[in-house]
Amino acid sequence: MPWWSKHSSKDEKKKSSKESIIDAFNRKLGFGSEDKSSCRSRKSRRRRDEIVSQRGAISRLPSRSPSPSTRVSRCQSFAARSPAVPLPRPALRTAVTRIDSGSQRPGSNASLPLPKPHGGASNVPDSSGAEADFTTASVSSGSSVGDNPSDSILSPLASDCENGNRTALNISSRDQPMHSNKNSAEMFKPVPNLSNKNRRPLGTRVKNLQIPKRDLVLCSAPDSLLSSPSRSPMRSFVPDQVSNHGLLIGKPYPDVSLLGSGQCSSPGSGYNSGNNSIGGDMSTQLFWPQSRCSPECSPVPSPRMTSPGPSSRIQSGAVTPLHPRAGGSTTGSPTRRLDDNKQQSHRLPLPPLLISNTFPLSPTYSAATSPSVPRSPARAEATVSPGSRWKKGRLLGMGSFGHVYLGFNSESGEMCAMKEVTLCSDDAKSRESAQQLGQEIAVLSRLRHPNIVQYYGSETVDDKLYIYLEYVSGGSIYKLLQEYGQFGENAIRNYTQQILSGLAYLHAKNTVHRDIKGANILVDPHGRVKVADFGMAKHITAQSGPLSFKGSPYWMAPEVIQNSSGSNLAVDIWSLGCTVLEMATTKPPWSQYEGHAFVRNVMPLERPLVSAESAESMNVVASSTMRSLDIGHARSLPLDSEDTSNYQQKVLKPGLGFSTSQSPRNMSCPISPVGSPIFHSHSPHISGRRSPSPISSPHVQSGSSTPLTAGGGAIPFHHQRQTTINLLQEGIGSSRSPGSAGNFYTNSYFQEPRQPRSSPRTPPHVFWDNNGSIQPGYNWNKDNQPVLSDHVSQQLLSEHLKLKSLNLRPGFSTPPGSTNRGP
Ligand SMILES: Nc1ncnc2c1ncn2[C@@H]1O[C@H](COP(=O)(O)OP(=O)(O)OP(=O)(O)O)[C@@H](O)[C@H]1O
Repeated sequence: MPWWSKHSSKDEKKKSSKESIIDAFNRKLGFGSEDKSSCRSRKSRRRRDEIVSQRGAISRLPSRSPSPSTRVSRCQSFAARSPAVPLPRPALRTAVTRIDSGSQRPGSNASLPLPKPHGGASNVPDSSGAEADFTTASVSSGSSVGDNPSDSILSPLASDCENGNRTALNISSRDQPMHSNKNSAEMFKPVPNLSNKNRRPLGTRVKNLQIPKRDLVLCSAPDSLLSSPSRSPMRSFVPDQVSNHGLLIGKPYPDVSLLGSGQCSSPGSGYNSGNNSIGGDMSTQLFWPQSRCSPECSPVPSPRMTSPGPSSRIQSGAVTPLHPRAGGSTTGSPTRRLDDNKQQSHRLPLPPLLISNTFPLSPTYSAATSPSVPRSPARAEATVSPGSRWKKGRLLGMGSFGHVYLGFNSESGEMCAMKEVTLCSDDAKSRESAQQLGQEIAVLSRLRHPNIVQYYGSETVDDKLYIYLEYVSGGSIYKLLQEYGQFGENAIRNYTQQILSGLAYLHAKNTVHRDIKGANILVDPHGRVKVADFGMAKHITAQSGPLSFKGSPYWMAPEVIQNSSGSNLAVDIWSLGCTVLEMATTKPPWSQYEGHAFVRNVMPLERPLVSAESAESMNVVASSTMRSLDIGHARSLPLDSEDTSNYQQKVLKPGLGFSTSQSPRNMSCPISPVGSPIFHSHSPHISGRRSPSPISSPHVQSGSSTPLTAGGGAIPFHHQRQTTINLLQEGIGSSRSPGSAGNFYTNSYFQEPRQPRSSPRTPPHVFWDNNGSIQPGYNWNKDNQPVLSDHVSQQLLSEHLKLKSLNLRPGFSTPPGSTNRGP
C-alpha cells in the first residue's frame, strides 16, 4: 500500500469517528439520522423561512425568481445575523427594494391589477402596509400612499408649473382605476392619451427608474378636481426608489419632500403650496429633464418656470391686448383652468396695462381682455394670459433687447415667437429697453397687415417681459443672406415690393419704423415678407420733434444721423434702399467701413465729435464722393427747395476743389424697386463688385420714383452725409498711410480692378434691362464714361486725405450760420 493510501485510510478513520460523534449528537437532539447535506440545507432553509416570514408583512407574494440582488440580500442577512434573530425592519426594507429591482414586487401583490384609465376610483388612502405601499404606489400606478394626503407621492407631472395646482391629493390604491368621475375625466380631455399610454409593466419601472418611465405615473388617478393631468415628477418617488436611484443615492428620505416642494409652483400658490411644489433643488431638474408639460423641467425654461407659477399671471405687469391667436378661447384647457384656480388663490391687484388698444374685431375679443375695461380681481380671473398658452421652445434668435424663442400652443397647435426681455429696474439700460419694448408693443398692437409681423399679446412675468408674435419660420433676410448668399432679382423685387407694402401701411398710420434692415425683415416659407422688430418705431404726431438718433448705422438715413431733419417717415425708405442693396450684395452699403476704427485712439473731446462745420466739410467730401461715383442725380424732387439752395451754398463752397458748375443733385431715396438706388447701381454679382452706396444712376428718370410713404418719399441730397461720415471715420480713425489706396479699400466694394468692356457700351441702367433682367455691365457716369473703381478709389483716397486736415480739436467752433441741416 502506498504511503498516501495509508494516510488516506487514517483520515477516513478520523472522519468516520467524527461523523459518528455528530450522528450521536444529532440523535440526542432528536434529528434522526439525516445526512449531512440535509443538515446544512436545513440551516439554510430555516434562515430563508425567517426572512420570508419577515417579508410576509410586506409582500403577500412569494418570490418568483429571486434576482441576484435578492440573493445578495439574503446572503447579507445570513452572514450578518444569527438565523434566530429577526432582521430589523429597516434592513428588510432595503432588501425588499433590491428584490423588487430584480423583477419582483415586494410589498405589493403581484395579482393586483395595474391602474385602469377608466373606472371607479378611490381616494381613500391605503393605509395598510404603508411601507409596502410606498414601493407599490410608485411602481404600479404612481398613486401615492400615505397617511397624510399632503404627503402623498404624486406622479411625475402632477405639479406642472403651468397649472401649479396641488395634484394627487388623492391616494388611490393600486387597483383603483384612475378616473373616478366625469369631472376628472373632463379635466383630462386635452391629454387623453397620457393616462392610457403610460401604463407600463410594473417591474420595468421599478427596475430602471429611468426618466421616461415615469410617464407611467401620468396614470395616477386624478380623482380630485384639483388634480392635474400632468403630474409632479417627484411624486413618483418613494424613499426606496430615491435611495436606489443613482442620482439620488445617499439622499435621506426627507429629500423626497424637498424634491417635491416648490419647484413646479409658485411660493404660496394656494393649492399647491407645500408638497406639490418643487423647487430649489437642482437635482430635481437633473432627475426629470424631460418632463412634458412641465416647462420648468425643460432645458429651456418657460416663462412660467421663471415665474412663481400661478402668480405669474397675476404678477403680469402688462397683460396687453391679445390677438385671437393668443388664445382667447377659455374652454378645454386644463392649464388655463388651473391657471384660473391659481388666480383665485392670488387675487393680487393687477398693474395698469400698457396698451389701450386691441383688436376689437377679434372673435375672441372680450371686455375682459380690453385694457379699457377697469380691472377687478374677478375680471382679472377672466383675463387670459397669453403665457398660459405658449410654451417656450427653442431659441430663434437674439437681439439687442433679449432672446426670441419659439412658442407652442399645445392646445391649438399653433406656434408663435416669444420675445423675452429681462427687466431690471435698477439698470438704466434695462429701463430704456423696457421703454422701447413698451413702445414696440404700443405700436405693434395697432398694426395688422400681411407684411407686418402680427402681434399676439404680451405680459410680464417676474422680471421678464414676453411679447408674443406671429412666428415667421423662414428667419430674417439677413439670415437667409448669410446662409444662401445674395438674392436673385426676382426675389429682391418681390421682397422689396412687400416691404414697401408694409411700410405704406405703417406710414399711413404715421408710424415710422426707423430700423428697416435685413435682420428685421422676416420671410416665411412661402416667400411672404414681414416687417419685424418695432423696437424703434415711433408714432409721429404733429408734436413730434426730430427723430432721435436711432437705427442701424449702415441703414440709417443721413438726416437721422444728423438729427436735424425732424420726423420723417421717409427715413424708412432710405433704409429700405440699403436693404435692397443688402439683398443684392449680402451687405449694406458702406459696410466696409467699420465703426471701431473711428473711435480707436481718438483723443477725448469736450464737445461733440462732429461739429456743424466739420459736418459741413464732410458734406463737401460727400458730394465729391457722390460725384465720383456719379450718383445723386435728381430723379425726384427734394422734399423742399431749401435743400437745393443749401446744397448750392454749402457744398459748392469755394476752396475745396469742387466745381461750382455742378448742379445740385437731389438724392432720391430708393422709393420703389424701380426707383431704387440699386436700379442703376452695379450689381456685385455681375461685375464682381459691390455697390458702394444706395445711390442711383443719373440716367434713371425721376418718373420711375414713386413715393409711397405718407411723408413723401424723396430724401434730399444731404443724405450724402452718411457717406461723408463714413469717410470721415475712416480718415480719422484709420492708421493707414497716405497712398495706401489698396489698404484703404480693403474689403471694399472698389478694390477689384474692373475690366473694360469690349463690346458696345451698355447704357447706364445696365443693372436692370428693359425686361427687368440683370445685365452684366459696369458703372457708367452720366457722360457714358465708365466709372472705374480704381478711379473712384483714387478720388476717395484724395478726399480721405483732405479729411485728415479737418480740425477736430476741442473748442473748434462752429461758424455762425452753419447748421447741421446739410447742404
Ligand atoms: N416673429 C418672429 N418669427 C421668427 N423669428 C423671429 C421673430 N422675431 C424675431 N425673430 C428672430 O429673433 C431675432 C431677434 O429678434 P428681434 O430683432 O426682434 O430682437 P431685438 O432684440 O429687437 O433685436 P434688435 O437688436 O434688432 O433690436 C431675429 O433676427 C429673428 O431671427
